[in-house]
Amino acid sequence: MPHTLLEIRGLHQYRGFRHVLRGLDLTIGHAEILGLVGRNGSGKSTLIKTVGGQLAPREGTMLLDGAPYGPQSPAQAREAGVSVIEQDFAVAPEVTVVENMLRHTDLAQAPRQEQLMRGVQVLGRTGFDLDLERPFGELDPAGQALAEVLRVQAEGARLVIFDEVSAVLDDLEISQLHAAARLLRESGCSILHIAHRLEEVTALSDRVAVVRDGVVVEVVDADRAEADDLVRAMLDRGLPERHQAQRPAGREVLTVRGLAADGLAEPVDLTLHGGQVLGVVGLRTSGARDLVLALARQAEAHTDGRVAHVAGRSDDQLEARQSDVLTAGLEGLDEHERLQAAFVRAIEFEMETSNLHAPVKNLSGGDQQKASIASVAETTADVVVLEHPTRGVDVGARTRAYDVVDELVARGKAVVVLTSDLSEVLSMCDRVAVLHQGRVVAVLDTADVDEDVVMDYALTGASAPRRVSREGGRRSAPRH
Ligand SMILES: Nc1ncnc2c1ncn2[C@@H]1O[C@H](COP(=O)(O)OP(=O)(O)OP(=O)(O)O)[C@@H](O)[C@H]1O
Repeated sequence: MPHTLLEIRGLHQYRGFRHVLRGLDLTIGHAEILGLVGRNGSGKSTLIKTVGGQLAPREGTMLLDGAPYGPQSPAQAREAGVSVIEQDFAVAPEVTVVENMLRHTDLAQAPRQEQLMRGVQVLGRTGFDLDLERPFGELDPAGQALAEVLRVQAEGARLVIFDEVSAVLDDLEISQLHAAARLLRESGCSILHIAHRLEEVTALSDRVAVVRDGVVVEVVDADRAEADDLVRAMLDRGLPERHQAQRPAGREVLTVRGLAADGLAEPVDLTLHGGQVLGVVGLRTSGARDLVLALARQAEAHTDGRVAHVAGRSDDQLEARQSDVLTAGLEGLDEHERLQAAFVRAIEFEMETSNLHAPVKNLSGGDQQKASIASVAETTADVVVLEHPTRGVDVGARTRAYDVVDELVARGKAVVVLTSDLSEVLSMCDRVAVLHQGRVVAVLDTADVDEDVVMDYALTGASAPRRVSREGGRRSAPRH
């Protein structure tokens, strides 16, 4: 490992009464990208908040370049050279790229021309294709991530923390983020990269650290890291093998002809069958999400509103009690029975169970997402539409999310899943509709294709010629 930049020894941290970090040790080298993985609730965000100055360290030592480090605020952390790029970025939409870049520097209040001059300098070092005067809200998430990389550069960061930044990006956008991260590393900056998709973490990182129950249990070189070993270290067990039977198409639950929507270049014909899962994939500008929203609206109109649509965590859900969300759809329960049922569900999903009366927002990010998946498990709807159901969910609980989908289709429901995770499409869906530039360019049986074929359609609108194995198609490796 290169010369140490940050050294953490015996770090303890609490959230409320909860003892989350329990003597955590970690070192990050100069110009090193360190991946950090761990199951939901293992303490990753708590660690980031402590290193980034949002939570004052309770016990333990941190040294930055050999000097004692214990920031009492994010501003103090930045002053010492530690900047955080937050999940979902937390930047007001009207703020321009250059204003965002300089918002924590002494040019924050400077005249526009002065800001632009500095902005051009920083931008010039990166070669990013970004308009400095564009409002943040008009950028796609990859552009927003790059704008945030410019900000940490302008702040002169020595250590940048990526807090699940890649979670909202599609595969093409992730490659842009990785290029930006490598550029930061070349300029001497270190990165702590937190993410759940193990192949993405190992592709970018030099080493990968695994957190379990508030301590680092393993650190491995990324090029020697095996997904199965990382999973075992994270969960303290392996993953069950998942065998997906080909599900026969059930009754036609919804047939749409000439479905139009903003974002779709031509009308779409599609049939949703009960007992099957349809995946919808495509790059951000492909119209994939527009199609899914239009399908949800059509389903609403044609099934007497019997549609369950889960689109991430809503504000209402975040404020609701965990026990109510976990038992949504279960009727006729008294208070005690509801709590019991919620407890069982939380255990099934390997969620935190210490205070089911508390609002969902008190859970870790991944546990919040699990709660929203759990909220449709008992739905009486005919059509279930899930947008990015496993975003931020750890590999162990993902299996449970797939089980929920299996149970829904076993009950005859038609499930539509929008996801940017191609291997998940293959392991979860029976058919996949691939969109490219506003058109459905293919509807494929997932049994006949592999990730490369789906990616070809998504990127180019067509499938590149390739050799097909005798068995008639190759499925990708099991999903981690
Ligand atoms: N505001 C809060 N109040 C009470 N407990 C909290 C709060 N935030 C987090 N916790 C608890 O602290 C523990 C660690 O949470 P943390 O957010 O650090 O996990 P994580 O590893 O980042 O999870 P994820 O992968 O889901 O983001 C969890 O058990 C969580 O329920």
